Amino acid sequence: MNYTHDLIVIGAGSGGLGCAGFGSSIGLNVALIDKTAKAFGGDCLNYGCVPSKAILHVASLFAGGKEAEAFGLKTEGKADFKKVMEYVHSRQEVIRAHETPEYFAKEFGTETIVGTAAMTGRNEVSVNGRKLTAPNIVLATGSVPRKMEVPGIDQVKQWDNESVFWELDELPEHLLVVGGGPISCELSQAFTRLGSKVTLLVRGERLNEKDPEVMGDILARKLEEEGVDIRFNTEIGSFTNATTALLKDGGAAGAGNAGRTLEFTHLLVAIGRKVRTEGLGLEQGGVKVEKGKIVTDDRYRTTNSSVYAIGDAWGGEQFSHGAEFHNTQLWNNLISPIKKKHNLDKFAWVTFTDPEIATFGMTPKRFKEKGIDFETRELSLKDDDRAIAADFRGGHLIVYLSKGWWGGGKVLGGSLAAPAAGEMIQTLHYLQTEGKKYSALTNMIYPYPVASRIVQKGARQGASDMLTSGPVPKILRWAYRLVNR
Ligand SMILES: Cc1cc2nc3c(=O)[nH]c(=O)nc-3n(C[C@H](O)[C@H](O)[C@H](O)COP(=O)(O)OP(=O)(O)OC[C@H]3O[C@@H](n4cnc5c(N)ncnc54)[C@H](O)[C@@H]3O)c2cc1C
Ligand SMILES: NC(=O)c1ccc[n+]([C@@H]2O[C@H](COP(=O)([O-])OP(=O)(O)OC[C@H]3O[C@@H](n4cnc5c(N)ncnc54)[C@H](O)[C@@H]3O)[C@@H](O)[C@H]2O)c1
Repeated sequence: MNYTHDLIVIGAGSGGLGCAGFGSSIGLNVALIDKTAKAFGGDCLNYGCVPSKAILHVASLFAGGKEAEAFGLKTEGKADFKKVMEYVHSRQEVIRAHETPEYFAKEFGTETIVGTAAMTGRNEVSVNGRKLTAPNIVLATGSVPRKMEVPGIDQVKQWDNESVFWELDELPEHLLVVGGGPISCELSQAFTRLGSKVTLLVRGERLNEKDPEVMGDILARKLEEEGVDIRFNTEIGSFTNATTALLKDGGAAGAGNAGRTLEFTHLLVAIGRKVRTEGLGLEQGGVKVEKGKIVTDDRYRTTNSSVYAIGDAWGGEQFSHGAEFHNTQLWNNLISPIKKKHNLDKFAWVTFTDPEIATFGMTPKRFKEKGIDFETRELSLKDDDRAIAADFRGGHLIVYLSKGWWGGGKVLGGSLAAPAAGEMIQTLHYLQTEGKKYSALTNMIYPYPVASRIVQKGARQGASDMLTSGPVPKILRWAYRLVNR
């Protein structure tokens, strides 16, 4: 069959840009389609990572100012929200410059098409009245925010990660956040620091349930210290008007909030995301959807073997680097006879709150599933000199290691709560990725007092335990006296 293109990619977010960019870079004839020119860059640029990190940056300046009051600085007032958003948008525009249709066409030779695409056959996509065909089609079409569905919700404006970064033009007086995942945590802290009163309703018992339990607790304590009113085991039963919620108990325990009302000025809903399946012509394309997700196998193939789904469209982990990871694997599978299967054992993620929570690799749940015996090394940062000097309390490191006389001590996973934890944990994640032992860090020289010395401390603790327990001290004493007669 003669095709118009080597590859068609629908969606120009983190997944689609990388996928089309690589294909074009090796000289393939690639079509990359997104709905509007501004949609290029996807959620990460327009409604996700970039604006959330930019607003968190401004919020951290406010937190620093407040902390400095203890030393005589006088600060007052709330953020000028218009200026804050001008800053956020200006950062987005800088990044947008290398994610536009024009940039991709010029830099990589990609055929970029602005229009809404739909599959019209197993190897066919229609856009702007044109029919494109290719041996492979990649759906990098992302996800959409899940909406609340409770009685009375029609009276309330549901702010989400799209509207909050583009439509909100004043600092909310009282922001009611519903969720408990990373969006809720990051934005609750950002808005509190900028001057909003924030109430965070969490249906379950913890924040960020995918992280080790202690990390959720550390984050909750910090958010509460800063003024976020967190209500765990609590849900909204209904809305009685545009600014009043009637609460009900959530979770297993319930928090006794049932029957209470809560007044707010703005409602931010961050209760997860749904894979985008509508309007894509999936049925015509022979792509099955089940329980709201595109059906895929562990090689990103849909039920049509010519069509793949990556990024949020894949329906698993939803991160920009998740989309990048899918891309690398997919390209391997499109070219190499040795196929790669999706596996999260070496994945990582960071919640960019203060403290940051960085988690990587395998978790106790995964060890249990795989029947792997493991050792846990845990360290508080409370005695760390740098943490003391910078008055940072509540830092915590967990490292999971393999067990066994010969193969023991390999880094399998872990988590860190600390300022810049996402940067600090990279060495540990490298060791895991390369299958190396934690003890590999023992002799590395960490300049005093870099914050990441804590990562080494855990490794040295193992070595020092070994040198100071059992028969070893006796042997060392003997050796010392022998050498120093
Ligand atoms: C508030 C927030 C903060 C986040 N922070 C982080 C973070 O710090 N780090 C991180 O790694 N991840 C973060 N994420 C997650 C990250 O943004 C997403 O996982 C990532 O953007 C998904 O990329 P994608 O390419 O799969 O989808 P998207 O970026 O959503 O791209 C899909 C594209 O497909 C297009 N499209 C859909 N249907 C069609 C059609 N029919 N025709 C043409 N085009 C179509 C859409 O217009 C869109 O541009 C955050 C998410 C949110 C919401
Ligand atoms: N720093 C980062 O990397 C970052 C930041 C923000 C978002 N993200 C990505 O975006 C995705 C979406 O984030 P999110 O925070 O919306 O989702 P999430 O799926 O991680 O968390 C959703 C939370 O909402 C709760 N929930 C679900 N339905 C509910 C309901 N009906 N009522 C009350 N609570 C309900 C869940 O229990 C959970 O705590 C994340 O999974 C993550 O992959 C990443």
